[in-house]
Amino acid sequence: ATLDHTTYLRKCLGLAEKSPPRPTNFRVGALLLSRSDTDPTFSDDRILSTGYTMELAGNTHAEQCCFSNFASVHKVPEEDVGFVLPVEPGRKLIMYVTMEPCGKRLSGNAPCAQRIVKTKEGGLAGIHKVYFGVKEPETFVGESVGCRMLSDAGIEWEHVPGLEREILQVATAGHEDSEKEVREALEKMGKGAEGD
Ligand SMILES: Nc1nc(=O)c(N)c(NC[C@H](O)[C@H](O)[C@H](O)COP(=O)(O)O)[nH]1
Ligand SMILES: [Zn+2]
Repeated sequence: ATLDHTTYLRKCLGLAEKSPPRPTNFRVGALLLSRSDTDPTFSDDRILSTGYTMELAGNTHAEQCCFSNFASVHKVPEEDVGFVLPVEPGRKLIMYVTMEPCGKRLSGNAPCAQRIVKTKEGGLAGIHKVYFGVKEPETFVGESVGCRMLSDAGIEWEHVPGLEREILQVATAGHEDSEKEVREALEKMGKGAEGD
């Protein structure tokens, strides 16, 4: 089977399905890997960590848990994850997340885009690029700013189309009117009822 961006986003969707449904956040799955610069088939990818919303204690996000899981294996606190991420010539750190990393959280906790940017602190290579399956709907924080925060820090990002409906259905499963929210988010993307 060929490995592509959608393969990895489906893996993240499987992670997101493990997240306990809540009305106050989205169920998201995240994956961190190291990829060779000269490997178009992704056959030499090394998966470094995964995470999903609320996997770890407290009000935790998928990307936060992904970093936290990697940090704990290397015996450092999550905020120091940048210092233990592998830096290897000819390889880049890539993240896949079902939803655009958040740029603002109603709880006030550090948003995921900020945590991703932080991996470049102190001149470290950090995360090179983030692939996600859907932009964050406006449900909680209105127009999403995660992507702009990544761009401002020189981190590339890319929306991989095709799984929007499934990702949104999983993300909003704990919400009051998930179907309505999914329909509205898809319409906003111009993927009306007929689009998939
Ligand atoms: N990228 C991302 N990964 C997640 O795991 C998750 N739950 C969100 N959700 C974004 C949404 O904007 C926030 O969940 C709300 O703003 C509420 O904020 P808290 O989650 O309580 O901090 N976004
Ligand atoms: Zn987040």
